[in-house]
Amino acid sequence: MAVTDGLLLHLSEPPAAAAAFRTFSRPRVAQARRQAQATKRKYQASSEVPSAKRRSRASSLPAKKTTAEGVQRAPEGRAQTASSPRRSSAGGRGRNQEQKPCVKTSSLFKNNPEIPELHRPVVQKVQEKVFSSGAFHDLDLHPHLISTINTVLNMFNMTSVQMHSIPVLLEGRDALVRSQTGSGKTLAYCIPVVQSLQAMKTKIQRSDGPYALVLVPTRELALQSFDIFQKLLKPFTWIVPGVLMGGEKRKSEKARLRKGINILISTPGRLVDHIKSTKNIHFSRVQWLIVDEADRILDLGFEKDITVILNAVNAECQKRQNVLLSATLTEGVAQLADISLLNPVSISVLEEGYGQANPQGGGALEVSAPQTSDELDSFAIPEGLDQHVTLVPSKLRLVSLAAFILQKCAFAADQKMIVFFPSCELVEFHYTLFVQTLLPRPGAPAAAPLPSGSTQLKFLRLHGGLEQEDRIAVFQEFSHSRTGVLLCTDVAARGLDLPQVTWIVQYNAPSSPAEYVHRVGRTARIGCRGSSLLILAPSEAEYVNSLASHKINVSEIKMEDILSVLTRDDCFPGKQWGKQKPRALSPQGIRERATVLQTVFEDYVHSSEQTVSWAKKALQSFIRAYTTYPRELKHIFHVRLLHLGHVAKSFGLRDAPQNLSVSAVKKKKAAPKRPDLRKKTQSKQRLAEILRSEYASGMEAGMAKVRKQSKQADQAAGRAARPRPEPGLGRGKKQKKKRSP
Ligand SMILES: Nc1ncnc2c1ncn2[C@@H]1O[C@H](COP(=O)(O)OP(=O)(O)OP(=O)(O)O)[C@@H](O)[C@H]1O
Repeated sequence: MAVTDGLLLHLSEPPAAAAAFRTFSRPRVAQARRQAQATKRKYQASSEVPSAKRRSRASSLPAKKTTAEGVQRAPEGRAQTASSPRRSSAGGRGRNQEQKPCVKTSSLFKNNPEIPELHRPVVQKVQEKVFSSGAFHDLDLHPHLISTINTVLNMFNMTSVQMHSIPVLLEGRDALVRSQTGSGKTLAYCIPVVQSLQAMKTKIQRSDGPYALVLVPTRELALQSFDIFQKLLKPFTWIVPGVLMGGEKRKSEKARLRKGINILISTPGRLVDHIKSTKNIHFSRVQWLIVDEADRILDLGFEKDITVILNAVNAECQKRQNVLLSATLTEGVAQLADISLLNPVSISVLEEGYGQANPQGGGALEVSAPQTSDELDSFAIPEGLDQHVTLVPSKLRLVSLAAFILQKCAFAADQKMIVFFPSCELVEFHYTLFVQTLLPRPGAPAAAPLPSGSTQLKFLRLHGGLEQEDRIAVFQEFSHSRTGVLLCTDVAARGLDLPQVTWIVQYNAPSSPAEYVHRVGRTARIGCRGSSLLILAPSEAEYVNSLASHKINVSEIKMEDILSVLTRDDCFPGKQWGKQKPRALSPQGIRERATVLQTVFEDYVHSSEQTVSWAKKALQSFIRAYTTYPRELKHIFHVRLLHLGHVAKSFGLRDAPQNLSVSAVKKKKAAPKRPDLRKKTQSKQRLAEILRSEYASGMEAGMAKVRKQSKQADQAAGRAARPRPEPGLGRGKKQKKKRSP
C-alpha cells in the first residue's frame, strides 16, 4: 500500500506514553503501546531519532499553519509491514508485533489548517417561560380527565403553551402553535382532542372510524403521541386510539383499521399507503387534523404525502379543526397557515420584549397577528441549555469525538448523550468502531485493567435503516436508561422526548437553524438543564455567525480541552494506577495519547480488507452528505473545501482512497439535496400551488406542472437529481424512493 500521509511515530517519553496506553487499557491499546515502544527502540538502535527540531515542531498543538499536506514517508518495506492488516488483527497481536521495528501511524498534528479565533457576535436570545401559573383544574375539562392528568401523568400546573393553546382549541378555533422544544406541545393538542371527543352527544363508536387525525414525521414520535393518548383515554375506554407507522405488516394494520380507530396517529407515508390500498379507511367523521412538526410539511417528501392525505380527507369532510405545531414554525409555514387555516389563532409563547405582553401568564399570545420575518427566523432555545461549539481539524475529528464521549460518559457518572450523524452509514460505522475499540469485548484477553468508566459506557444506535423492532427496542432502552450514548441520524432529531439526556453532540452541522434547534432540543426539556456541542472544521467556523443570525448563541470549547481528558490517569483509580502521579497536561502528552487512540482506530479499520472497504464506504457517505447542504450554506460547506486525505483519517483510514474524489462520489450516486425551505417559501407561486392542491381536490395537474417546471429548471441549471433522504423518517421502503421529487 502506498504511504501518502504516514509518519513514524516518535514517542519522546516512553513511560508517559505507556501511561497513556494504560488509560485505555484495551488489548488493542496495549498492542499500539508495544508497537510504539518498539519504534522507540528501533530509533535508538539505528540512530534514526528525529532531529530535535523535528521533535519540537511535532509537539506544538495544533500545527500553526495551513500548508499543502506534507508527507513523511516511512521506508517502503517497513511501512508496508507495519500497516499490514494481519498484523493489526486481533489474532495477530502479541509477541510477533513486539519484534516489529515500527508502527506507521497518523501524523495527526501535522499540516492541519490553523484554527481561527472564533468571534462570536453577542445576540439577544429569544426566551420563553416554560411553566405558567395556571393549573389544569382551572380549565373547563371533564373531572376524570383532570384527575387522569394529575394522577396518571402526575402533572398539575400547565406549561405556558398549554395555558394559551388548550382554551383556544376548546373553542373550536384553528391554530398555529409555536413554542420551544420540550415545552409540552403534545399535551397542548392531546387534551383538547380528548375533551372534545368524550363530550360528544352521540357516544363515539369504535366502528365510526377516525374523529381525529394526528400526523407526525417519525415512527418513534407516533408511538410517543399514541402513548400519551392511551393514558389520557383511560377513563374514556370507548374512544380507541391507534397508530399506523410502517414497519408493521400492512395486513395487521388493515385489520386494526377495519375494527376501527377513533384517534388515528400516523406518519404521512404510511397513511398514504393505506389511503391507496385500504378500502376500510374513511374520513367522513374527521373533526381534528393535527400536524405536529408542521414545518416539515414544506419538506418535499412530506408535502407530497400530505397533499394526498388532505385531498382524501377533504373529499369526505370539509369542516374540521386544523392545528399546526412546531418549535420552529418558519415564515413559509406561517404563510401557509395564514392562507389555509380558517381564522387561525397564532400562539407563540415569548418573554416580554418579544411580543405583546399577555396579562394572563407573562408570555405573549398573538391572535392572527402577522409575525415579522425576524421573529419567525429567530428560535427560542430552552433557558437551561448551554450550547457549545468546538473547531476541530478533519484529521482529529474522530479522536476528538471519542475523547469527548469518554470524558462525559465514561469518566463522569449519570450522563446520557445523543450524537447526531448525517447518514445511516455513518451511524453504523461509528457505532461498530466504538463498540469494537472502546468497550471490553467478551473473550478478548485483558492485557491491562479496564478504565474505571468503561463498564458504564454503553452505545446504542438509531436510524432509518434498522428493522422496526430494533428501532422500537433501542428507543425504549435509551428512554428508560439513565446513561448511554445514542448514535443516530435526524430520525431522532424531532419531537422525541427522551428523559434525562444531558449532552447533545452534532458531529456534522445541520442543514438549517431549525434542524439545529430540534437536535439540541432533545435535552434541557421542560425546564431541565442540558448541554450541546457542535463539532465544526476550522473552515466551517462561519456557521457560528449563521446561527447567531437566528439568535442562537454558542460558546467555544477548545479542542485541546476535549483531548486533554486522554491524560486523566487519575480518573482510573484502579489498584495498578491509583498511586501513579498523574502526568501534567502538556501539549506533548495530549498529542501522544490522541495519536495512540487514533492508532487504535486505524488498527481496527486496517485489520482486514473488509473493514478497510467498510470505512471507505462510510467516507463516501460522508462526502455525499456534504454535497447536500443548501445553497445558502455552500460557501461554508462545500466539498471542494474538504481535504480528502485528512477526512480519511477521521475514518481510521491511513490514506485517502485512490479512486475517491468528490466528482467520483457525485457521479456514482446523485447527491441527495437537502430541502431548502427558505428557497421554497420564497416562491409564492409554488406555495399557492401547494395550498391549492392540499385544500381543493383535482388540482394535482397543477402540482405536476410546477414539479415539471422545477425539474426542467434543475436540468437547465445542471443540478443533480434530488436526494435520497435519510430513510425512515416516517416512511416505509416504498416512501424512501418517493422523497426524490
Ligand atoms: N404541564 C406539564 N407539567 C409537567 N411536565 C409536563 C407538562 N406538560 C408536558 N410535560 C412533559 O414535558 C416533556 C416535553 O413535552 P413534549 O414532548 O410535549 O414537548 P414538545 O414541546 O412537544 O417538544 P418538541 O418541540 O421537542 O416536540 C414531556 O416529558 C412531558 O411529559
